[in-house]
Amino acid sequence: MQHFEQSMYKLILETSTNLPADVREAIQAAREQEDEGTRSALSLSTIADNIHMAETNVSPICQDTGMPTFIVHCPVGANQIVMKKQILAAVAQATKDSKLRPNSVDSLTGANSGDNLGPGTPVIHFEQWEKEDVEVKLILKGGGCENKNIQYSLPMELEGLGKAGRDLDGIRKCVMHSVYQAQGQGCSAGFIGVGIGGDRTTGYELAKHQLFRHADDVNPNEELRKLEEYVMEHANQLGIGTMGFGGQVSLLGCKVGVMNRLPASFFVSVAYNCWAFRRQGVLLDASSGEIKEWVYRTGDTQPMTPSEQPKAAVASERREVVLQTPISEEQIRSLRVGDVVIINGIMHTGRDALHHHLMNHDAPVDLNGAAIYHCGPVMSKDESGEWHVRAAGPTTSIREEPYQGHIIKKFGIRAVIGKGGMGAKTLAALQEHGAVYLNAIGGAAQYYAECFKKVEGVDHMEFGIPEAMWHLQTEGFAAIVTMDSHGNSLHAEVEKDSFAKLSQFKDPVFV
Ligand SMILES: O=C(O)C[C@H](O)C(=O)O
Ligand code: SF4
Repeated sequence: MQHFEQSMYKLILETSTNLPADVREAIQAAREQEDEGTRSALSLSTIADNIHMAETNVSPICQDTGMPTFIVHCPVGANQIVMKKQILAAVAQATKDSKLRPNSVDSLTGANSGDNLGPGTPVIHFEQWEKEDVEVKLILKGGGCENKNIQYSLPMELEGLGKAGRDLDGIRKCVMHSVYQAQGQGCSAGFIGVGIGGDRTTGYELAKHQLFRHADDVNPNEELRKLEEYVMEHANQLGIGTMGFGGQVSLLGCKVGVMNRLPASFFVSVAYNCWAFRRQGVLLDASSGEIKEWVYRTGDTQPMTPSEQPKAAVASERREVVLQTPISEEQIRSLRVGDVVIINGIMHTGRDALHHHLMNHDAPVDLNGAAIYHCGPVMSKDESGEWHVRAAGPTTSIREEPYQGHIIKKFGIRAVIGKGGMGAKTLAALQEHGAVYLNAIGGAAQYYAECFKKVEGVDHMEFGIPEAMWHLQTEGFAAIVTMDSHGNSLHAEVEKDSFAKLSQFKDPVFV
């Protein structure tokens, strides 16, 4: 197995930077379904460009490279202790090479281990099988979509859908609800894996395992096949769309598995994966550890077609406003939901640790008129000590809801950039203090990284690379106004609208 560690490195690299063909096909099909010129169509074009850029740059598709989860099948006699050590070494090396973001954080102190190793990370499952080869599958599932996983315990009452019983129709309701509750926050359109039965732990495990199925396979269980087809058709009528912007496609794939349960329990567990559905696998020669074949068709067999129209042309159908930081209140008040904003000048990153910190401390730089970007980038330092942005898409903004309004007021921030939208408290603060919320396209980490021309500095490195406050010289950063300073929120609208649509699926289907 002298090549095993190197093969694991190749697997990590491929998974993080090159989306497999079946996922690309699903995204391509969504592009064809969305109406031209809409916010969702525009976002899907950026997503397609980003997939292409990640492949070309050999850099992470999304900056959140997730919880590396390895599933290893090996023949009797294979040395699992050595394999584990080499997987850990490959993970640490890939992190050092900026192919994975340092994502392993001490839950109590918040300290980042820096190399993706630590108690519980990465996740490695071993299982023996009767074949002679070794198979290793890897999924890199990010935190934002992980937060949208959900587990139902039947029977129960579901908002909008009424009573969900312990039968196929009750399961149907849970699955429909799971797509609704994710809204755009898990970077829709997503893929869902559903696990029926088990206990709380194995139910989620089964759900996650469904994500390893090929996007185009057919469920051998007739009832589950019908359920999968039903969900694919009807969840796409919820109108959530790409990033929750409203649109025809909210779900790219649905795979359902079943296992036995305890008489007292009936769990339906749903694993929600964003469009940046990074999973790959390799079949290895058990004596050399060399890669014999890839488990999923690789991305290069399905090139992403570039955006048909230059983005500016699409954007010109809606109002496009160029803003230079620091931004004035007058400029902000002129913006409305739906406008496309292009930001130039200095932008500051800030996410969970920084927002928490700023509640009771001063900011290290003047934030008057500033744009703050909810982003935890992948960074690298060159030999001369200069930092470079390697991947930098937005993170889910709603986590900053408890702090954002106060921070806007305290520091005079004018633009908050993130994804998935924010709540009523922030909306009120935008109106009162003259600020705006801009939705960037989640997962488009290469696309945005190109907008950051220079790293001017960094504060709060003690929070770790993703949570530090990076000061970035920015050019041409495009985002959409989804919450303005006049009390309008596209997110509130889409949520209300999709709730009304969800309620239409109340009547029994599988009886
Ligand atoms: O952690 C991140 O950078 C993003 C996260 O995956 C999210 O979707 O919020
Ligand atoms: S930012 Fe979006 S695309 Fe990236 S891991 Fe989070 S949910 Fe997935």
